[in-house]
Amino acid sequence: MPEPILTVRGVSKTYKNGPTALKSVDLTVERGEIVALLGPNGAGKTTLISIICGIVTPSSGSITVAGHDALGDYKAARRAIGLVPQELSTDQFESVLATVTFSRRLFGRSADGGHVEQVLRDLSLWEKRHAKIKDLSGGMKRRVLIAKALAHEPELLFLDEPTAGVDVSLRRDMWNLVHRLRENGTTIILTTHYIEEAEEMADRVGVISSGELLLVEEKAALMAKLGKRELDLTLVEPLDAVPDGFDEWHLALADEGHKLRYVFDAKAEETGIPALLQRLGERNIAFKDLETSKSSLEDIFVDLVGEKR
Ligand SMILES: Nc1ncnc2c1ncn2[C@@H]1O[C@H](COP(=O)(O)OP(=O)(O)OP(=O)(O)O)[C@@H](O)[C@H]1O
Repeated sequence: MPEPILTVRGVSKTYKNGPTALKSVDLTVERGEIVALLGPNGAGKTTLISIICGIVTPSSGSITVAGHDALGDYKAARRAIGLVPQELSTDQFESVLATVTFSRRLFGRSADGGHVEQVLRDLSLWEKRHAKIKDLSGGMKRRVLIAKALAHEPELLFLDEPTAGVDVSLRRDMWNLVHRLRENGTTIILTTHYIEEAEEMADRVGVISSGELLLVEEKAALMAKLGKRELDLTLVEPLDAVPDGFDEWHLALADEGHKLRYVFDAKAEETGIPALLQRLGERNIAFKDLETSKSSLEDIFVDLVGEKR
């Protein structure tokens, strides 16, 4: 088996005078994978990426990137990595071409104008190559960040919330680019708040919450878990308890007995809803309204956290 591109073992981080942002994270990523790290604000996603990229020092743990010890030999590890951060940190007075070429040289790569040109063309930046960064629109600046990260042909690319606040055309270009990079064998790790984004892009999805990597699973398996929906039936007469005869649906009461709630798998062939409605009719339990909703991201996290405990 080829060596994984990334191995993270027992990585924890407590910021000085701050919170414990990561709690003993283990993660192995194989070459050529696309992994999405899904988690709410403040979960620790950026901290984890920053540690792998050598920007933040972990409190404990070890990391290997492309065979290099990322803490001991961070320069070699960093050469294998491209990072697209959330925010622009680049010389505003330089031209696009100079900025991207400089990024490539910074990692000891030969000038190779051909590669830089390809990256700029892929990101629709070639026409703007002589423009100064400060004169670009926000979307164009994001493109420059991506071009910079790709300039030295990294094996492992990190995209930190790549589509937050990004317009449709950049989002589309970005996904096309990600697909092309993966065809060339680049490994990609992205962070996101959006389940849809993880679903669209990733081979595997890791869920991170309060500094813990709760699970890392194949996308299909996780999406099956996340495909839960709720059916809420607003009753004509409130109930004190879930009546007998409904065990198979695992119903719950909500809204002080005014609602019966059924959680079902939206992707299953049979949801069980017709049979449930029929049983309610047989038992003369009348309802005046019915609505379904997707479990929110928060519900899902609560669910996952609950399962682990
Ligand atoms: N430099 C820092 N000093 C102190 N605390 C920090 C620092 N950076 C992050 N934190 C804290 O560590 C926790 C994890 O933050 P992190 O930015 O890694 O989360 P995140 O999952 O990337 O969130 P977001 O989606 O909002 O970017 C948060 O509680 C945050 O406030």
